[in-house]
Amino acid sequence: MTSADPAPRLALKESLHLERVHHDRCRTALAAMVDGAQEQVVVGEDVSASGADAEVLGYQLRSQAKEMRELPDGPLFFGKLEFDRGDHAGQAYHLGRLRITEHPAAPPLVVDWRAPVSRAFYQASARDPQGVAVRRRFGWAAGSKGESADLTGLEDEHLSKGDSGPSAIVAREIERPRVGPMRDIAATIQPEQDDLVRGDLALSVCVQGAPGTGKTAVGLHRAAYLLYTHPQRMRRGGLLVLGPNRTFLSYISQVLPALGETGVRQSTLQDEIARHPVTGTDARATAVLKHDPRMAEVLRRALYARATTAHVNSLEIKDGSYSWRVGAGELARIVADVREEEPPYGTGRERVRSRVVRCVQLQAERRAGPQNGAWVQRVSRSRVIGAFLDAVWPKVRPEEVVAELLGDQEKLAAAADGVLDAEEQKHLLWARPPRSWKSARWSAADLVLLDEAAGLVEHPEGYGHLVVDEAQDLSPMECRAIARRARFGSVTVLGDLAQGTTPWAARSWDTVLRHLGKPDAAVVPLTIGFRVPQAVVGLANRLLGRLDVEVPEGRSLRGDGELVLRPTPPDALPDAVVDAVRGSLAHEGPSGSSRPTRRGRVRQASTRPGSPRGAGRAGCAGERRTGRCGQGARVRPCGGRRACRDRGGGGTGAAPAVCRADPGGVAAGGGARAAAAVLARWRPPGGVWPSGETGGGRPWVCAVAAAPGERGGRPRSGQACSSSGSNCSSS
Ligand SMILES: Nc1ncnc2c1ncn2[C@@H]1O[C@H](COP(=O)(O)OP(=O)(O)OP(=O)(O)O)[C@@H](O)[C@H]1O
Repeated sequence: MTSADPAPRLALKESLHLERVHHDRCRTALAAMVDGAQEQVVVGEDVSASGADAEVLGYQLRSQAKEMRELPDGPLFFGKLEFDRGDHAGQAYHLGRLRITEHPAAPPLVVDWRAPVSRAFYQASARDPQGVAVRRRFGWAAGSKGESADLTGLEDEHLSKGDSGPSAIVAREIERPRVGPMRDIAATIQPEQDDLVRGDLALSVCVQGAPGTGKTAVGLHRAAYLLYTHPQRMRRGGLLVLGPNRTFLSYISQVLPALGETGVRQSTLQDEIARHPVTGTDARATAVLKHDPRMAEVLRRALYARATTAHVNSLEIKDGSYSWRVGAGELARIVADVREEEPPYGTGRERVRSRVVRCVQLQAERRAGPQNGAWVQRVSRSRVIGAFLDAVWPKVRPEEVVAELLGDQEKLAAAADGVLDAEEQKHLLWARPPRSWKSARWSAADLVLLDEAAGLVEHPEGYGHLVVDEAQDLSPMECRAIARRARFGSVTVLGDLAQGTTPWAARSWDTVLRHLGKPDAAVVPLTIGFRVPQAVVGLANRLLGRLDVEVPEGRSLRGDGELVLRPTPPDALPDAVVDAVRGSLAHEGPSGSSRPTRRGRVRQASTRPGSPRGAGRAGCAGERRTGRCGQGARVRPCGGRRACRDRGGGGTGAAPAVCRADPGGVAAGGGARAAAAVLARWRPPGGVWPSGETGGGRPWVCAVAAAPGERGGRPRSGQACSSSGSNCSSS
């Protein structure tokens, strides 16, 4: 709200003053809430209806007090709604990340952004004001040391008068250089994002989003929304956020706490299924096979081959002066029936036991009258029945099943008959089988098999809701591992089919959703990018044609950035990369490069005297953010594109990273897919992405650079800093 006319300026000054006063009042109220939460812990410790109650209450109060104490400093509200129609006519509400009140019964000074009334802030428009007369957004400047944030501006849209336009405050937030870990977007959630965030808990949804369209942000805000809206069910069922790797998790780790939600489990699938440390490796073809969904059937057969009626003899159970007999035919029928019912293997064993006991009980009751629970217990645990179960339905560990399959050609042949061909079976077999599963060296892919086997024996504990990020990279077997944990819950699946990097990357969401056990989940596109400049999105869109996936094109809200492609002969690739990195150092912001071949040569070239130096290790991320990890550090490939997702990069003076687009991770279609994925990852300010071969086999290097602009100012236009060529023409 700026104007040369003194009257509006005075009105603005007055409004700012009143809002600052309100903010001070909120601060005081929040301080009292923090003290109150702490006090409740003390009082709660004296409340002792029962030991267990006191413990639960104590835990809840302590957690609440801790959450309150740890709330990040910052503006306490970011928006305001004044209603002139509908249920809230005549009311005004400030909106923030946390509900603030001076007294539990008093109207709140700030309403939580997740409350139903807040929805209009994100959804109302001049065409559909939803009862809102004025939507106000606040602009804040970070407070200097020890001081709280300063209110510097406000922006009003008079929706009921048809006045609604692009918001400068929102635009500034979107174009802000990304520095440090990911931040929440509660103040600027867009309507299509809000629809996803506030989706029904019972509904699973799959978000197909172009690069930087806020998929991760949406997933995390949805998690926060569900925790707020269904606290009991979420506490009972649990909520799990799954990310692709720990670097990524640390990048997103601040978002939920900033929204007042601590204690949410954020993990990787690898960590969730890690029954053993990974000490073995697989050849690529073997790993691919182990991630193939046919392995589920092979494992199922291998496990159930143990449940057999081949050697069933009749049973005789002594019971005091009585002796009960169950015939072989009856026993075989029981085992066959239970097998047909397909319960988890462990449950199946108990089901067989209880049906045999039931047979005995019927006989006993015919002869000796009703039998009590103690009698049933005693017969159930009798040695004879135990020995029978060990013969027809033996206890088994998942490790035994997998080790037997990978170590015993005959057993594998029996289980894989008609499912895997002879060549595939050969790929699976261990070259030197261990003496026992206890000394097996498990590979990462073996852990997926172990989890499948464990899930066949016993269903794992599930979650009420799972947020699954980068889902396009999941294999069918990994999807099954997630499905087992989401049997009674819902999922939010986030990804981009055009950004797949694993050999088993998905090409259709239908397949992923089927393996996740949620075939009916809606697939919703997000196409407006907030991070990747339009120049890069444009190139990624052009590369889409080379991928065998159907996804909508993206478009970016960021106009900064520039892209230049220059031909580079294969031999000159390492030097071109070095030049690109060198060029990028002339600009502010982090850089990255990607090339699928000859890592050693590039490393050599990049680290020789006089070459630009930098760091791409995840461990260096913090330094890069603060710009301390600049010239002088080594250029270090960081082993895997996804591990390179240092999305926090972007401050001034940061150094380049050399990241590798793993050629092994590129499925058919090759370089184009990798290039699209890598480019899609690119985030301003500044970047260099030389890459390898296109699908057509011609080498090329492409480079992009964008300058971050002054802090808080308009982004400067970017500069190209390297060469590229091939079938990608200059944009
Ligand atoms: N509504 C929004 N307002 C402001 N910033 C936003 C908004 N939505 C997303 N962003 C920002 O855009 C950037 C990209 O978001 P995010 O990482 O969630 O996208 P993504 O689609 O998951 O990216 P990728 O394609 O790399 O997986 C982040 O810095 C995020 O904070």
